[in-house]
Amino acid sequence: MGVLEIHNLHKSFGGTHVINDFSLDVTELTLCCLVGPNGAGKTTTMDLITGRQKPTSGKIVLRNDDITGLGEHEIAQRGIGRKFQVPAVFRELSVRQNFEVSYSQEVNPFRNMFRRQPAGFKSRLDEVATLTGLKDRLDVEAGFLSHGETQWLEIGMVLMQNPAILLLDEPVAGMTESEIEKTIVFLNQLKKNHTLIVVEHDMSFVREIADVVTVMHMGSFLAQGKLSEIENNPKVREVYLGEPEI
Ligand SMILES: Nc1ncnc2c1ncn2[C@@H]1O[C@H](COP(=O)(O)OP(=O)(O)OP(=O)(O)O)[C@@H](O)[C@H]1O
Repeated sequence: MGVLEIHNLHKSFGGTHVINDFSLDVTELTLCCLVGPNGAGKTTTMDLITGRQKPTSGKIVLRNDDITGLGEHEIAQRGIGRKFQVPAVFRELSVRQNFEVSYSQEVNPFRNMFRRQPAGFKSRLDEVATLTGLKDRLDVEAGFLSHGETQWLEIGMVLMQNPAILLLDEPVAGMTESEIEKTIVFLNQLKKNHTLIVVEHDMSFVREIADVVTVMHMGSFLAQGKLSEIENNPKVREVYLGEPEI
């Protein structure tokens, strides 16, 4: 039984079926990469898991808890955190203040700044700042961070809430080679304590991080396995036909 179970998920917009009977079991403390050609339905699946979109039918279960159709905020509170491709940090606040805002879930960052630090904040901050490699950058304004550091900050902000599952949309898009290398180390570290689902196109990155790869095609489940199995799967090769390699 997985920490997250998706059963026979369907989503249609108007008359168009975008997600078609998609099922998936995500095992605790694994990193699952969700791949597939453009338009396969990866982002929509992430939207359905996090409550950004409501499924037309099907069921989503988080640790025996049916979360199907709940609102985005409620699903986040139950332990599913998401980092989007475009960073959404408070650029005028320091790295530390950004972490603080996400820890307390106070929506007004300025109200937060004048309150006493919530219990447990310091140890969580220490843990997350070390994990994200931002320990020496805590007093820097977020607007001055590099692109890679900004992405790590945002992942760290989601981690401050200690989610059971962390969803990442193309986490290394736009990063330099050395930033990608650091992210590989960081994610491999992270999966010791967290379950992750990562939407990713870059197969060389997938190779370095994935425990399991799930391939979607036209809104449906196509294949699942280790990357080496996926790469040799004839059905997968067929949908990626025209691309030199997956
Ligand atoms: N709000 C919407 N209304 C209508 N169609 C939509 C909507 N959102 C997504 N789609 C369609 O659903 C299909 C799946 O889109 P989705 O963005 O989930 O794919 P994806 O696998 O994430 O693609 P990419 O890799 O290009 O980001 C596409 O054909 C897209 O045009």
